[in-house]
Amino acid sequence: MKMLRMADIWTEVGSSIASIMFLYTMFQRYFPHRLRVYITKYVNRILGYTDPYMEISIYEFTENLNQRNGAYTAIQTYLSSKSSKNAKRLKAQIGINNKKLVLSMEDNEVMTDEFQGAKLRWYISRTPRQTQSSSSYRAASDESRYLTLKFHQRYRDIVTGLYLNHVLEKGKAKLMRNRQRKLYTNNSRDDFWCKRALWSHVAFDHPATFDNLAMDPMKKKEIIDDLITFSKARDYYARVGKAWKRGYLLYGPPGTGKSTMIAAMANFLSYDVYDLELTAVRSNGELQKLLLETTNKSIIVIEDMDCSLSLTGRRKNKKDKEEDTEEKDKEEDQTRVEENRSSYDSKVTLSGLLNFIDGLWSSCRGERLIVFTTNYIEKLDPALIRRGRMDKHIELSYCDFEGFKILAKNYLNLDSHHLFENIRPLINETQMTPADVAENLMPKTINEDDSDICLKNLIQALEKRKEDTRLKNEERAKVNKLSSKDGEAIEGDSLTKDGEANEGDSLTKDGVANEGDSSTKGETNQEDESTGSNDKDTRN
Ligand SMILES: Nc1ncnc2c1ncn2[C@@H]1O[C@H](COP(=O)(O)OP(=O)(O)OP(=O)(O)O)[C@@H](O)[C@H]1O
Repeated sequence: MKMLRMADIWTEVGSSIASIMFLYTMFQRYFPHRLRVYITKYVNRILGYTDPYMEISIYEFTENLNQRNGAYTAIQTYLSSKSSKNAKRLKAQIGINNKKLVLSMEDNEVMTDEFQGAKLRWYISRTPRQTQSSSSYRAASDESRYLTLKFHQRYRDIVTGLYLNHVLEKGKAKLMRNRQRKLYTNNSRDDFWCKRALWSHVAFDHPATFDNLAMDPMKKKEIIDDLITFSKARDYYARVGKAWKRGYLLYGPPGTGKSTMIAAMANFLSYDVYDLELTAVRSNGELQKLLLETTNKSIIVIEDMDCSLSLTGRRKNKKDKEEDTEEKDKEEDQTRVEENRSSYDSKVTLSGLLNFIDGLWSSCRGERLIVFTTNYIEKLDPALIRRGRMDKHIELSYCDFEGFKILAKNYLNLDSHHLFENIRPLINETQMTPADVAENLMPKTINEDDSDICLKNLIQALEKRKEDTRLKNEERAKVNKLSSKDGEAIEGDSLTKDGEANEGDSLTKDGVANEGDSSTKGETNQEDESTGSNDKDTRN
């Protein structure tokens, strides 16, 4: 009996559903469009009195321009992180940066969320796409998706006032983190006149992170904290009326990790990098255009500032001018006029660069870092690097034992080793750059993965460096002694015998310490600096 009654019920339900479907199809097919809209409106209104739930829809494409709706993309990104935990039917596709699979909600799937006590449900559905009549606008697919947010109307204020903004912000931040970041370089002058884009770019995939950067851990932490504070300080900068920017000056000998640190900063903040080659920029005007084309969340890098243009040379001319004779003065003035003329016609000037740092950015929204690097901080004009322009000065220096441990971990995956104790004193008293240490830690043959051999290679290199430095210092001390003796002799001679005095002079020039001759000393220092770390080692 019971079974028979159940069967009757199912038959009734089945035929009712079939009737409803039939009526709905008739309604869709034979009722005029205007009448359908009219009826739907009133049915919804009647349901609205009885149904306490509200809905908000977010469409994949905007109504007018058929463009992708940014809000949809951001919200979908937010939901994809939630849905992988709580939706049952998911779809997987490769992410934007082609690195890993991204899970998201399958069509017609429901996902729940909670915000400040409000219970929320999200649906994803498809709808026929409204395309414009022109065929050129017609999309490949005639369907598009839309998201529906359903919630009780008592949460209306929370959802419209807070929740939707929260979802948008979170989604945008995730999109920013997951996007394929780019490394931009400015095109050369010729390209510029060929009307090519001002910047060309490639995917930025540098592996450097703060974890694998060899430097003093305290200094590293300070930099990380500074970056975090900067990246979260939008409201602060807005309140005090300052452009949201920060300048870093990285200085130190070649191979101490200045470029590596920039890559680590970009990876840490998920920023793009604009590598600005100043020598390829024709004028201050072009510099402005380049900078206005940069996007927010980016690092603008000017490497080797000391070699860029005549930003430093002009100051030196002025100083020299005061000390030189009148005739020399005239000559230099002439050179300077010529230099300046060419600078102002076709080169970036110091004032142009300062204007860019101080002025232009105030009108750019969004955060930007500017990073200058130099091997010789003393060569830069103080105006360029004063605090406020370059807010943080970071010195990158030779490798110490702490730095070595990080490199040993990077290159040999070693946390400790009995040879570390031999390396500790050697590395602390020898001036070797992290680049050189890294080079010595690299296996020399493809099959050589024995960390003992690599560490012994490093010990050998450190011992050799130590010995070279000792010999150089001894030699230098000898030359100093000799030249001071010669100097005394020359002083006595020069009053009477010009020829001998000149001989003495040339001997001194061939040597190192030309204490009496300021111009020759200048040359010698320049030479020392250009020969790189070995010579620096000796000086220190
Ligand atoms: N502090 C460091 N930590 C880890 N690796 C480093 C460090 N410094 C240098 N290296 C290694 O040495 C290589 C060269 O370093 P990098 O180009 O960053 O030095 P730099 O100071 O920018 O040199 P330059 O002034 O010549 O441009 C890097 O590819 C990296 O592998």
